[in-house]
Amino acid sequence: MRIDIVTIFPEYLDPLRGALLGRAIERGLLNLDVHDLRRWTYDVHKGVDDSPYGGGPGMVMKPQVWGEALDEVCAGEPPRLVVPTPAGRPFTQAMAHEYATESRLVFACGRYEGIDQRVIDDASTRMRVDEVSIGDYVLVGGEVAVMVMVEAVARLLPGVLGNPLSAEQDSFSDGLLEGPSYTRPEVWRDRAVPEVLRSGNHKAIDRWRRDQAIERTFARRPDLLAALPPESLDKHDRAL
Ligand SMILES: Oc1ccccc1-c1ccno1
Repeated sequence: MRIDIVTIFPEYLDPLRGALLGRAIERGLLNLDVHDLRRWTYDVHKGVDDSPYGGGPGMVMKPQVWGEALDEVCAGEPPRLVVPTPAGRPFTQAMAHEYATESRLVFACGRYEGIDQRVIDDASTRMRVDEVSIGDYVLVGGEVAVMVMVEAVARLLPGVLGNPLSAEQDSFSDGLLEGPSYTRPEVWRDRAVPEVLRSGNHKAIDRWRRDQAIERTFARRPDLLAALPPESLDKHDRAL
């Protein structure tokens, strides 16, 4: 997979080249290019924003600069363009899986009050464009949101995670939150690991883990339970 990121703060994305993703890049599982948007500015001040039509606070990123940048970065095989914005569609694990099947992703990091809408409208005539939010809060810019999405997608690429089962047993993989996890020691500050996990009875362990996942999801994310297909909960699940 090839990922391109356009930003006015390229150094913000440096952490993506460390640890797990850095190894994926070294192993050729992922190509990552970060581009400084100011490369496509055309005035002495390298301006990237201007005041909003209609008035209001803040500044809007200029369409000319973004248009030139995306023309060049998105050239060749049309990528899927992802534009992080608080006004976007919620980013989910299902979208991470969908993005992980793409051969090219381009992320446009907006700042200020966002990118002139005509940039998205123009790009949509040539490629699939998603305006995506990572949560119901406001950040200063899209760089953090891009790091979240790139990590969520890259870890799903074949060979990136040491154990592929980890991705298969993620929270949300079965529509539920993951239950609690434990490791040694068996007792810590007078708190013992649940006995079933030490029993060696894998049928009982699987049942206990599913019960914990359903109870946690019911308590913290009832919306996920409501979205489950009815057939995915058995009689025991419903009795919880
Ligand atoms: O708050 C933002 C500002 C710029 C770009 C993206 C965001 C955002 C907030 C939540 N998800 O994305």
